[in-house]
Amino acid sequence: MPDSQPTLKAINLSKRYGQARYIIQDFSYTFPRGTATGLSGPNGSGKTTLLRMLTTAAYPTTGNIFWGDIDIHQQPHRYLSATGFAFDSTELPQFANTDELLEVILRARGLWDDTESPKKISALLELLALDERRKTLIGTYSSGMMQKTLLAAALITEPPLILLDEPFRALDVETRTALTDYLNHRKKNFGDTIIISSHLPEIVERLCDQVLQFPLDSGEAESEAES
Ligand SMILES: Nc1ncnc2c1ncn2[C@@H]1O[C@H](COP(=O)(O)OP(=O)(O)OP(=O)(O)O)[C@@H](O)[C@H]1O
Repeated sequence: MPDSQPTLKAINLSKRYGQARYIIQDFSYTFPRGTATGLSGPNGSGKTTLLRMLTTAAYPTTGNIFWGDIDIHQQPHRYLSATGFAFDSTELPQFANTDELLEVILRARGLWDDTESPKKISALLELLALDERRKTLIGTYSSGMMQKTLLAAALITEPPLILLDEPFRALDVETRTALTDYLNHRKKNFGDTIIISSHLPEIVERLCDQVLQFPLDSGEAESEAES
């Protein structure tokens, strides 16, 4: 497993929206590299809020998140170039197809290769069972196909940090299994750090090495990280 990837750390993280109660309070945690961390807990307990802070879409009320020595909210571009994330709420371009979208992402990151990239796109779309519809406009996709496209967009750059909010919800059983196997392969062989919220216990069990139970208990999370 490569040892060169930075580690993601939350330090004394707290979050409240406006003057409402704290959803996350004084949370410190080191996400171990080469593992998947599950975020589990009831609706409204703060899983998406933590993920949104980890993607820099939301700011902590207090505290910091570090990727190696980078404070992610201070240097979001450097951090986000190493990150792949898929959230239900992400808007996809309606008048492009998946092939075009993935090519744009690879080109924008400076990762396009005329020979290798089309093969990489084909392999990922085959894994997600989206190959047949790759030339069809995204605006005509079903919700499951949209979900697959979001996942493909998150994973095509093979990022060392993968953040997924309920990625399995709209997927059929075969694709859930293929995606779980793929993520297990990434973390074991490439040392990827994966953080994933899911209400599906069987997925959490097959994929996650540790689970953060929401609402978060800051003291417990800290001692778990240190053990
Ligand atoms: N932008 C916002 N403004 C105000 N309150 C918010 C905002 N986003 C989330 N909240 C509140 O923060 C709390 C945590 O929400 P969050 O979406 O993080 O929960 P969750 O654990 O991901 O829930 P679910 O399992 O339903 O996806 C909820 O009470 C929610 O209403």
